[in-house]
Amino acid sequence: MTQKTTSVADAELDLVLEKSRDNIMITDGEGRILKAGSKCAVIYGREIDQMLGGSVYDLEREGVLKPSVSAQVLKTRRAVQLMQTTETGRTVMAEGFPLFDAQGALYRVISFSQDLTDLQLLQQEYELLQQKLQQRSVAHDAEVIQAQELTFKSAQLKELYALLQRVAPSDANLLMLGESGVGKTAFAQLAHHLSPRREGPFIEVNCSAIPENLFESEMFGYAPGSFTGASRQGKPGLIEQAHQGTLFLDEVGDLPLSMQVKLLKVLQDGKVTRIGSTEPRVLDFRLISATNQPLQQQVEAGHFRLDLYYRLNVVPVTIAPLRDRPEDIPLLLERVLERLNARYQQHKVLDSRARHQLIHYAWPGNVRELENVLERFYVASPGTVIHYEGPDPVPSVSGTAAAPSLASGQPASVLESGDFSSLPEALDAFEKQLLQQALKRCSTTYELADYLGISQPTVFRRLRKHGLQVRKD
Ligand SMILES: Nc1ncnc2c1ncn2[C@@H]1O[C@H](COP(=O)(O)OP(=O)(O)OP(=O)(O)O)[C@@H](O)[C@H]1O
Repeated sequence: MTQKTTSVADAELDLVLEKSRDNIMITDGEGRILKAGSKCAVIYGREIDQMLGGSVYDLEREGVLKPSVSAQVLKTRRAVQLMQTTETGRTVMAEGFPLFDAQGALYRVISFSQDLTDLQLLQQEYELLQQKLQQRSVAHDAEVIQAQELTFKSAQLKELYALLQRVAPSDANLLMLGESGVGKTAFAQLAHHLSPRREGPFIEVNCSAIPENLFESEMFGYAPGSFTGASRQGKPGLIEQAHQGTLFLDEVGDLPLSMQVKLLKVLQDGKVTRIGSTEPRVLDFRLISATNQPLQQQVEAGHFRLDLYYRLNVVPVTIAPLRDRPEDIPLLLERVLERLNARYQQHKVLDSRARHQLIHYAWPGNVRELENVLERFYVASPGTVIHYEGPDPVPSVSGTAAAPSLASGQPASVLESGDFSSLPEALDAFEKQLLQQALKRCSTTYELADYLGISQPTVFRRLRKHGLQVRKD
């Protein structure tokens, strides 16, 4: 160890610095480096002896700390998380925390940096692959792809399918992005099916549905008799159940920060320790996450950890909304109709007007909304031919006169009277009105989800956002 130890506390601290997986650096209130871990040399290309006693501002000027997280903490007096590119060309995630004395003076900054270069290289490799695939025509334009339960012919989804085929054999983490109902879960299942882990389990976790106080026991499991009410045999957590298969974290953007920290640790260590046990279990699973939230913005707003975002987002897989790939709509109608006929043991067909209306609708709730609307048409049509006699085009899923179709171009009553300064504000008001109307018909979040053609967690989130509540749940 390079640093001199003067006391037991110092010796302990030096050991932490030496053994930590992150590089740790401690500066005083002026940005002078008091201590640094041995990983400094590897990450920043400077030996500890060259760093100690030096100023982070000088190192920033010299381009060693680009930028210095400690300097940012000293400036803002708050915890800061940022990305650095080092002189040695490495990509580093750094996090700095201020320490204040009793008088409120900032006397220390402790920073932790983690080398993410390998993860980044993997990302670049896949970006290159994606570009190559986009240049090459993946399949003949007219060709319809039928993969598992999925049907599509749009160029966007064919490219996505080719990407999934290419990355499936590897264990690279996938992040499925797209609006609610576009097929993130369905494509995650496809990725699992294409992978060598297809015989293993596919464990789906809806991150917004697990209450914060149950997160650890649900995710990590517990040992026999570890707390009151725990089952006698103990229980494996969801992560453990995904061993040798795929762990799918849906709505990952909804994970509270405290859970993000715990999840990150498991991903870094590849091990899970059940609550009440001291025995870590080494686990082998492939991680796929999904969100319909702008995760990058969540990171910028401090609601999502940058390091976790990096880990989840190795291969971003964006699924286009249905309105941007209308060529998939006729196919989906056929497919969903087939499924309905099989389920209801009938042979119904769509008449040309209903078909025309469905094909020309904007589908804000994407494929899930299409499934729900078609099923409503289906059950409402007594004969073998499915008719729709309503206004042209089809009404929106709210189905009320006061809430017109997005496709019809009619303003909603709330918008007619409202004085809005921005589009987001107007959309918010519109969304609230739709929810209030839907609440008159539905008494649970599950009914609402079905009625509006969105997922239950999305319903839950939107109601919370507008301060609305269902009658029971
Ligand atoms: N290309 C497709 N072909 C056939 N069915 C599809 C296709 N894409 C999506 N679906 C179906 O649409 C429905 C909604 O898909 P899914 O649940 O995967 O959406 P999601 O993006 O995960 O939604 P959320 O964000 O609300 O959880 C599912 O029943 C799925 O099987």
